[in-house]
Amino acid sequence: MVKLDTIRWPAPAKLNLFLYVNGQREDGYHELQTLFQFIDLCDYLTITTNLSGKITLTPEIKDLPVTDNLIYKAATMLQKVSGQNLGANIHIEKNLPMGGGLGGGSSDAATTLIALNYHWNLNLTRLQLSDIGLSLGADLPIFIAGEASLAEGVGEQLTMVSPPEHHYIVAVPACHISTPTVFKDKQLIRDTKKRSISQLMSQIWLNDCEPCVKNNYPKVAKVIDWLVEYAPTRLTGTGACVFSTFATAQEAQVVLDKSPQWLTAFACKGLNKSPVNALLSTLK
Ligand SMILES: C[C@@](CO)(OP(=O)(O)O)[C@H](O)COP(=O)(O)OP(=O)(O)OC[C@H]1O[C@@H](n2ccc(N)nc2=O)[C@H](O)[C@@H]1O
Ligand SMILES: Nc1ncnc2c1ncn2[C@@H]1O[C@H](COP(=O)(O)OP(=O)(O)O)[C@@H](O)[C@H]1O
Repeated sequence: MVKLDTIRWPAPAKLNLFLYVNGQREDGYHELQTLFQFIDLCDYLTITTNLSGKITLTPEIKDLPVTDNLIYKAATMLQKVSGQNLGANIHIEKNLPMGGGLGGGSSDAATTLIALNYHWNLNLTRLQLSDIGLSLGADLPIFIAGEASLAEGVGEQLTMVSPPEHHYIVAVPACHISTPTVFKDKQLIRDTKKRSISQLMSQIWLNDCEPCVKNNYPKVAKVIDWLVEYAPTRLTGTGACVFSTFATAQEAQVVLDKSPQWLTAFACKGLNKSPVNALLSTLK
């Protein structure tokens, strides 16, 4: 039965706790080994089914036309694939910085697919939703699976893992870094040897994109150089956001309280299960 109730769905950010580039394929894409964990900072999508067949998305996000928004794209894609004529009114609370390597766009799209599968009572499996959404972003399958995972290949091979759920400071440098630009950079480390999961989990964690991003973006270097005095600090994804790791919320707060005015940062906690899963389990 179609669900007509209104539900507020979370769309969490992710961190890449490590990211290694193992080589480049003939099609130009890079082979990766990267560890994804969610954090408790989320966008929220409030969704109600409508019977008109229209997808509405409010409020408009600056410099992002509705039809380019991954939420709109995911909803129309699911409508087409499922062949039914229900619509949805979607209200977005955008809390995640855009284009910073926190995966907000992919997470919003993943939450849209999971939520509309519920609202429209489509009964599609997570795997089917992943296949539908993959063209919207390489990180979509992780958000749809909803479990902290090691991603390999170009990001499509997932293995569930349980890294410690540390506390973090996530800092947002005032610059935008495009993912293709980082992968095109001649300086990018792209020959790290592939390792087994147990080796990866037990050895020091690094991000192969960090040295060239630090060289090319002084604002990122400045943020890392300030935070690393207090705690281990790394780039997430291809940047620009960076995160520092702490054992407790109090330790993170002490450093956040010291942070200079030029640093935009927030404290958060790592989550091995997406909050979307927790919400879904209360609905069934
Ligand atoms: C590498 C990650 C790790 O989380 O970086 P972030 O975007 O999160 O920073 C993501 O998987 C990125 O995902 P996404 O941003 O969706 O990338 P895509 O649109 O698929 O790819 C953008 C471009 O980056 C390059 N690219 C991307 C992924 C990959 N494994 N190898 C590549 O060479 C390709 O040139 C591609 O055209
Ligand atoms: N709902 C959305 N939220 C964020 N970005 C979106 C969304 N829909 C489309 N985009 C586009 O995707 C780009 C990447 O966004 P985002 O996922 O936040 O960054 P990243 O891939 O670096 O983690 C944005 O610059 C924006 O143009």
